Amino acid sequence: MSEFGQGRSDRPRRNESNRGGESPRRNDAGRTRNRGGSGNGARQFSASAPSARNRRADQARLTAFEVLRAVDEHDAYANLVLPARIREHHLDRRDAGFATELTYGALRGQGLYDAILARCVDRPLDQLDPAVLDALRLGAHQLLAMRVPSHAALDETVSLARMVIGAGASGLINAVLRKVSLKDIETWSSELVEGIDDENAAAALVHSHPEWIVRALRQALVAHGRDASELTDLLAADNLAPVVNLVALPGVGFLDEALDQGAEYGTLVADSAYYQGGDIARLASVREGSTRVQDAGSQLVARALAGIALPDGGEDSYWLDLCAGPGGKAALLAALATIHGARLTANEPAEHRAELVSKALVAIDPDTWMISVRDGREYGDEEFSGGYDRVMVDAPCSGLGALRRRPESRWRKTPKDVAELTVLQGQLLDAALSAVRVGGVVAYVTCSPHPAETVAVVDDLLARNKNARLLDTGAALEAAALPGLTGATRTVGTGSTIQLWPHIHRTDAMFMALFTRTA
Ligand SMILES: C[S@@+](CC[C@H](N)C(=O)[O-])C[C@H]1O[C@@H](n2cnc3c(N)ncnc32)[C@H](O)[C@@H]1O
Repeated sequence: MSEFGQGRSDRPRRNESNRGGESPRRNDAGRTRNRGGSGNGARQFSASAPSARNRRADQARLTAFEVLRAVDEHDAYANLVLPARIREHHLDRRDAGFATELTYGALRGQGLYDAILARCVDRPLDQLDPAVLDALRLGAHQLLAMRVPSHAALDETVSLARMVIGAGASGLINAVLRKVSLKDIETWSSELVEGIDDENAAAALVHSHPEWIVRALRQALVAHGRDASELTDLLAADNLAPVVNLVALPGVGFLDEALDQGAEYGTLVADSAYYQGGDIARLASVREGSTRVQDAGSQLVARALAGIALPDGGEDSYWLDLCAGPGGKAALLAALATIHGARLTANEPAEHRAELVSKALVAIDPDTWMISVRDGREYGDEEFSGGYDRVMVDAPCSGLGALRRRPESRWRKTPKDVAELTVLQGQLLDAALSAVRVGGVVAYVTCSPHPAETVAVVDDLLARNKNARLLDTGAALEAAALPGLTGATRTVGTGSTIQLWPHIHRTDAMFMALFTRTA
């Protein structure tokens, strides 16, 4: 399999299904080659005419197709649309897994698949009906990166296209996918990069990322003290499905049910587990909100803020989450605040997201938290000055550290988004430094490693605000983590910042810098 599948995740899968019934063939490197049944490299397809084949489109493939269309036509988020479509089509666990792998893989791999398709179609891809292009991407992903026999990938995609697009389209799709199927993904990749001298451009093509993101990630590795040679691993990690991480809210939830259902204890952070058992809503503890889905990196940064000793050891009663929606970190912070005897204000300016925060906090004693709905920059006003002991600024950011989680997002973002966000990030950080009391702590967090959103924001703050002092964030993170966490800390003066990485820590690429206010 290529890196675009769900199958090669950061944890081994228990029951890898081989939809289509054949055993996958592996090359020396353990990669699956999708060569049909002949063994001589030639591909085999159904002998029957397309019209004689199954007219009922496979429900899992139909589900994936509908999600790709929603992403294209309505700017939908695949991770929100897919579960709804899976329910509508009543897919069982196996089919749901197949639909998920197909949808996410086709979206992540879109850059590479489009480059391959462009060599197999006799006109520019933007002149194709967008629905045809989506069907081709689904076919390409099955042929090149999934453990689906070639004839099944081809026949089923053509049959789907005939049903949802029309007979004319299915003929074209049949012809194009036959050409795609003549080479494996490694051969296609090496042919595509022939003659491309620019390393970033070649990596962008092979690992299916926009080139500007590849450049930004390369710079990010160096800016956070790592080696640029890790870029390939980082890009590959972006193309793998993350394992579901769970957190049992401290003092509220327990992992027992998840562990009974086959989850395994998390290795990075306490009260966490890795769950590969499919539909998470099957767990009552998740439905009632005492156990939640949350990336281990997010858990770690929340725990590091909650756990660090306040520099002056003074009062520790009022905590503020300045950018709380949809409430993942707020839920963990509120649970930890309750244990500390503190209260959390969870602020979110978007009404509908503030409602999500309320729902996220439902399992926690309502006397220990409150919701605020305002622009976080208002916390810089005099009336809030010095009112909080700990403040979380989980800033709106480009999300370049969570690309594996949001498969379509890499194709939607632009460098301009980053430039606009950095202004807001600095303003929110200023407001937080004003809202925290002297001797309190502010956490600046992003789910992006982009230097402009991370180290540059920190440097700018330290340059313009003489009352801000960077703390030893690395030590706080290590204290919050289970033993063994390494490779995240970068020293800056007398303090440090941390950067987690998907290819090293198997988390989202979370950045954190902890500050105190000195005057
Ligand atoms: C990265 S998300 C926060 C994620 C959240 N902490 C969690 O763990 O679930 C950033 C949030 O900041 C909010 N936001 C955007 N502009 C803001 C502003 N001016 N003030 C405060 N929050 C803002 C966004 O609506 C979004 O919900």
